[in-house]
Amino acid sequence: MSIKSVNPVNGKLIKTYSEDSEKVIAKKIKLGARAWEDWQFTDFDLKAALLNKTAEVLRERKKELAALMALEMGKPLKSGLEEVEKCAKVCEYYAANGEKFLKDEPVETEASKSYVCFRPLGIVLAVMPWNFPFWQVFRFLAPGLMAGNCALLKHSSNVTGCALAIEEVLKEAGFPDHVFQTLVISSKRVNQVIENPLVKAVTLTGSTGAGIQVARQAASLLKKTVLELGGSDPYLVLEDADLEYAAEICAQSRLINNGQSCIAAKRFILVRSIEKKFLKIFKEKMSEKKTGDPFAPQTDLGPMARTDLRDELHQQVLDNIQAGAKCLLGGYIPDPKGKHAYYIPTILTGIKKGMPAYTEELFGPVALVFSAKNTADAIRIANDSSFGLGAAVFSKDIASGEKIAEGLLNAGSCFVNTLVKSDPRLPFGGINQSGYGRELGLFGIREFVNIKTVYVR
Ligand SMILES: O=CCCCC(=O)O
Repeated sequence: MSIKSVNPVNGKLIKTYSEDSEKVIAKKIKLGARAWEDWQFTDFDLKAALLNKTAEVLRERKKELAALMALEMGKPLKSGLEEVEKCAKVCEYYAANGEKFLKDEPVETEASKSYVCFRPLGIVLAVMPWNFPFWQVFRFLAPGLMAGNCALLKHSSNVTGCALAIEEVLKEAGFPDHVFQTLVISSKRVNQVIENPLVKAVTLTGSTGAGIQVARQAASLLKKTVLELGGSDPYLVLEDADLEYAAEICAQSRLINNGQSCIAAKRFILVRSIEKKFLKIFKEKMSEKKTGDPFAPQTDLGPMARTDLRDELHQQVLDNIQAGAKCLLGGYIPDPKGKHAYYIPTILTGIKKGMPAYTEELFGPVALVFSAKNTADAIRIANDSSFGLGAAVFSKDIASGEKIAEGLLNAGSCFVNTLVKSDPRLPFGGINQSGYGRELGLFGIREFVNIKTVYVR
């Protein structure tokens, strides 16, 4: 079997990779387990130095890595450069804080000494998506390695070049052989990796369907999982919001990575009294972004990552129009006979219960607009979802915005007057169909460790 990497700008084949055989997979797992025998005892200073060196290598190679993303999944160069920088930052963050986060915690008991320590688990399999080909990996990898785990990466097939580049970066930074390895395999072979007894845990970022499949198998083997899945983040624009600002942030968030982000704003819940005014500005902001060649410096939006994903999105748009939604902007494929994966930023208004978009995630540059009678109704609509990744509320009354974010919105990350974003210092993850477990911050590094009690009589 071979794995193909295809340029979404023109449909041209970039490279074909041959898939790792069963034997190669088993060998890589064995080598990872062998590497872990030493890696688990490697002291924090050395691990930190290696992560700091990784940050250096990432920065040195950032242009080449951003170009690889542009080629394989259409991310504009300037966004790719930002992504590589964020990876460097997360490496530095855990280099600086990992030891402190995993320091022994004494607990007073009747023992002469009792404490909690945090020991690594072994090999963790990371199943990662194509949308942030470097960041999604480093978000798990920096804390994972600092905690003393080894990692195997099963990346999305369309970004195999990026996956192999990550392996090279770590090698160049001086990580011991096999502490991190890329598996060149299709999704069908993931179960073979999970069932290997040397693989102790799995982290997956991807769709809810993929998460359920992996979690089901891992659970049957009692292996720990962290799942960062889909989302349909609501952005609530209340009566007293600064509309110009809110519209700017809403458009920015909807179009992050050409709309292909789990935490992009997807549902815009507008209090009726400001709806018309907000939509006028929002439409302008959504139209302003420049779509084009991902290699051109002025491009804000490249193509979507694959034509099948673009076609699926377009079908969702058509289905919702058919169900009664109004198309305020876009809603079509430019040059539909071409071999590209471009899609025009789109706004659908009048989304109501019963329409597909009321419940589905739209993973691309399509904004869904909901009308709410008042603040309470906006909160009700926001929470009427199976997802629970992020949410944002816009209001000039910051105290009330905070109250809504903290107590009333059901999601893993709730932001006031700004867009939902991940930050190495803050835990990141969802509830309900958006997954479980946390990445980043203190909570992230403690997911894949044995929280061990030591008791000395
Ligand atoms: O699809 C998920 C995107 C997450 C991006 C982030 O961690 O900022």
